[in-house]
Amino acid sequence: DGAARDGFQCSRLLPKKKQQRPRWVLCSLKYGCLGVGEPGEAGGRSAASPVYSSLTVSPGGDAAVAVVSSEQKVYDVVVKQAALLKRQLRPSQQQQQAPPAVARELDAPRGGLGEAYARCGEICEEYAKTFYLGTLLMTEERRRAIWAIYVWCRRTDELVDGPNASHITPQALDRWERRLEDLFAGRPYDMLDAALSDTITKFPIDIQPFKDMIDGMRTDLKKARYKNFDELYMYCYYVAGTVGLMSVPVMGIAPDSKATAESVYGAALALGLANQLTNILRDVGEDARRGRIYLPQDELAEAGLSDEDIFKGVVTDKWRKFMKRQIKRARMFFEEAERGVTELRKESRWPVWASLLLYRQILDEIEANDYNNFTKRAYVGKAKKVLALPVAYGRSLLLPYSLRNNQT
Ligand SMILES: CC(C)=CCC/C(C)=C/CC/C(C)=C/CC/C(C)=C/[C@@H]1[C@@H](COP(=O)(O)OP(=O)(O)O)[C@]1(C)CC/C=C(\C)CC/C=C(\C)CCC=C(C)C
Repeated sequence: DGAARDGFQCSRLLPKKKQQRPRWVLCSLKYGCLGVGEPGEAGGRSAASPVYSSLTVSPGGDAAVAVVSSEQKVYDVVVKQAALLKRQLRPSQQQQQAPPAVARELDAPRGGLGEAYARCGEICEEYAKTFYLGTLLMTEERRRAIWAIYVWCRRTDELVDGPNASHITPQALDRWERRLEDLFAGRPYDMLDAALSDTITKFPIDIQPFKDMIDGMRTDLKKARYKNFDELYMYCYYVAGTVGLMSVPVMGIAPDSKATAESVYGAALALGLANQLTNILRDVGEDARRGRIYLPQDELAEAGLSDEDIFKGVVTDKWRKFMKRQIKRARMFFEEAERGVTELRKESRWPVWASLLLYRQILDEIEANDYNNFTKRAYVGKAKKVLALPVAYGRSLLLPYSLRNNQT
């Protein structure tokens, strides 16, 4: 298999020796086109002017059209995912009459699927301790499924970000995609794939977000600049919004929730976007040292900044102002996500709250570092991390937002 030849085994991850239209669409349109100012500010929100009418007065007419199509593309995926969840069906092309041969073998009492999932759990624990801790609250089936998804995402990310990244070609990603299709058809290539192959027989998970993540990695191979927020939005959807969409069918919507599936998926998408935007803001210096700038070029230019300024990495007032705007936008996506978290099943909320609170604190740390994300890595200390866990737990006990004050 070409995947193995290309180093897809991701040796760091394989068995260790030891080691109406929903609100969210309008909302992100608003982030994209209108800037993130307060009502009344230039480029800010105006309670009196709906987003669509604002689109028509947006200075870059073309950009506005582009934003609509980007959002539309993502929105279509969200609607499809939501419909699948509502029907609690697997997509027909994924339905299998009998468990796949490899899965049957793996289901053997010793070794088998149990071991495959356990390996996924170990990897999740090693790379994402907080997520892992949070997943321990979930039912066993859900927890194992999240681990399997995590591992597939991590391996995909490693292709372009890991030690063998410089050898990865578009053809290699094509082979990784064929392998994905195989595992969705019940023909997993290795034990980690087998765990995911089993997971998709248990939850109404669609292949689209997985394919989209691979597409995002393709973009990452050839693109080192993002013209505007629309392009960056699309990239963030591919690499992180997709994770939210993959996770919802496993986490499940609370049985008593009155929210629409679309709105919950919208929130999951928003959390992925918020996390990725935060990740980008934290890693500006590190990315620049690799020749990459994941910041909207038009907004940099508006702030009087150039690529050279990013490479020089000097914190100036212009930079602070630019960063404030970016941080504000990321926080708006977190806010958008918050209400959706309350609509998840009770036992799934804690890890999501934990990840939301912890990741959002990175933004506070960037501010505390006086916006020096060139040479200082914003880091949430252990004490703050530990403190976030009971706070997250407390929030996970709250009533779904849709049940409060008859909100839907
Ligand atoms: C419990 C929980 C949060 C489950 C999700 C677990 C999961 C499947 C994670 C996969 C993460 C992953 C490896 C993605 C690959 C692409 C990538 C690297 C994205 C970046 C993540 C952080 O990466 P990294 O490990 O490099 O970060 P550090 O350097 O260690 O800080 C991302 C920033 C994206 C992560 C995106 C999510 C976790 C999506 C969150 C959304 C949900 C779980 C949906 C929740 C549902 C509602 C309704 C809000």
